[in-house]
Amino acid sequence: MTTTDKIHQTLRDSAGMRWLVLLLLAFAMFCSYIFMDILSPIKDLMQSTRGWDSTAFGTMQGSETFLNVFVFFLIFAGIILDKMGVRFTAILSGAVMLVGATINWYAVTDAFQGSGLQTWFTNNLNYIPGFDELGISPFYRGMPASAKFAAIGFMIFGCGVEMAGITVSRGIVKWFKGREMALAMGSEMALARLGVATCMIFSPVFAKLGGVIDVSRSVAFGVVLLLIALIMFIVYFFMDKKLDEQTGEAEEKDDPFKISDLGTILSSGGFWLVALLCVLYYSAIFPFQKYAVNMLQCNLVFKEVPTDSFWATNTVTILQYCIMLVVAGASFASNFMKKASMKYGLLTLAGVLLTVFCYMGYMRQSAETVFAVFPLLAVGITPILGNYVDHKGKAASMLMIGSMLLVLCHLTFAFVLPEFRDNAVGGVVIAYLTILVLGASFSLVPASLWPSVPKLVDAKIIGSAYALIFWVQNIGLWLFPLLIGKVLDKTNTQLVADLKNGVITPEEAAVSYDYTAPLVMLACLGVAALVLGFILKVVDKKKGLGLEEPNIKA
Ligand SMILES: NCCCC[C@H](NC(=O)[C@@H](N)CCCCN)C(=O)O
Repeated sequence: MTTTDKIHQTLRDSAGMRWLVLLLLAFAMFCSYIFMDILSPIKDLMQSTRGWDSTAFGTMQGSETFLNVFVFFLIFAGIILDKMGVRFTAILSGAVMLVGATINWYAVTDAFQGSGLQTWFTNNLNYIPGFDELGISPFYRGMPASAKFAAIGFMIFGCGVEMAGITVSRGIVKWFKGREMALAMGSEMALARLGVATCMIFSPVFAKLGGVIDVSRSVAFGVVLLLIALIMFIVYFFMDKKLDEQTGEAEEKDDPFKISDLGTILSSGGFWLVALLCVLYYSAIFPFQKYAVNMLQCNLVFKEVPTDSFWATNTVTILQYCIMLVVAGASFASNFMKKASMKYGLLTLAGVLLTVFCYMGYMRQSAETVFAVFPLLAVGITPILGNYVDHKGKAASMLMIGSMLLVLCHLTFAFVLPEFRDNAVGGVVIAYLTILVLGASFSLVPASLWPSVPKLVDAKIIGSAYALIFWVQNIGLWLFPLLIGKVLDKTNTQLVADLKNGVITPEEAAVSYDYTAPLVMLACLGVAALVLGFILKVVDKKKGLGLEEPNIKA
């Protein structure tokens, strides 16, 4: 048997095996994105059943990035990935996520209430010297003990989930480089967006199951999913091991990673352009996502909706979720259709479903259902755009177009939407169109950014490169939610004073903020990302980085 015959027989060469590997990795990420936001839709229940006010809730949620950013865990994760390889790190990250999530779950159970652990946490861990002075401590005096313990769990989970993120990216590069790499990454991200939509819908369902409120049930649901994620990583372990046996290319042994390799990454101009573009772009998206529903509530007038029964409240949302599943399936399938007519048929179907989706949201008339359209487009078009990058290239141009759309959307939210405050139909239409365009931008940038990294650095240091990009990005994801809150308070001084003096109720204040200044700040991030995208395109042309080239060369 010749060497060529041998190469043709590896697992990687079988499309079925390759896509099975992707399914394992992407499903693990789907589960982890569900856990990441598991408490977000039940903030009100955390307040009523566990006494977490907004500060306690926000501090606990923010703890996710703490170890990654301030204790540099992400950098260590990258080094572990490059030294130990994908399969070891995949299992490690799965186990770390599971440990963190289990601690998080125990903190919100009834068993924690009244335990010795609760007494200890009530009296201790009120601040961390140094971090407290800088205002970045994940604990504070008076924080409910359950929130403090949950924050410890969430910090550990945060290490695991970001480690899993870089590992999955490197795993996809290993199995798909030179093939459908961007389509694979796009499909993985589409499934992750579906994970966010899943937890938004199902977390409240589990918390209220059988008419008895128990928030720990939602978290337990997330923990079970993370156990499944770990099993997925274990199956991946054996497939990856088999591949290395077939190719004889144990990447971490043949050419071992050295710490000095980090210098190679840090001295690459292309790498820095992508890392900075990533932090600027994602800081204008993920932190905005936390405030978007409230921004819509402040700019649009919604009818009161009945909340007396589960079905009255959730039917539309569940139908929207089903449509999202169909759109995801149609989008993914369209990439493998050979006949153009079939492709157009599927796209038409997706268009019709999209219209129904928007109409249902409009009928339901709530800020949450209007914003629900945001992940839909990302779910639908990220794989299609990934496929485009694989076959036609143009990643740098897509980064620029995505950033341009981001600026347009934030400026529309800031200056056009408020003009339609008294026009119920016009306002909702503008909101939908803008969110759809923002969703398209959120597909264009991720679908082109992540598959570009392997073109900038050597395969052996790709884990550390992704880790460094994630680390820079995490600084923005930690900073900007805080900044948006601060800018909101500083530019709504009258509202803050009226609330303090009891002139208006907290409920009235919550939907009366003027979001212009924070939105302009986010638009500025988009402008900076656009400039970097332009510079990247010029550098790419000069140095021949290959960012505009397709991944699959015929
Ligand atoms: N294979 C691509 C991986 C990157 C996907 C990217 N995720 C991130 O950048 C995470 N570091 C941030 C997770 C958000 C935390 N709340 C994405 O587009 O989701």
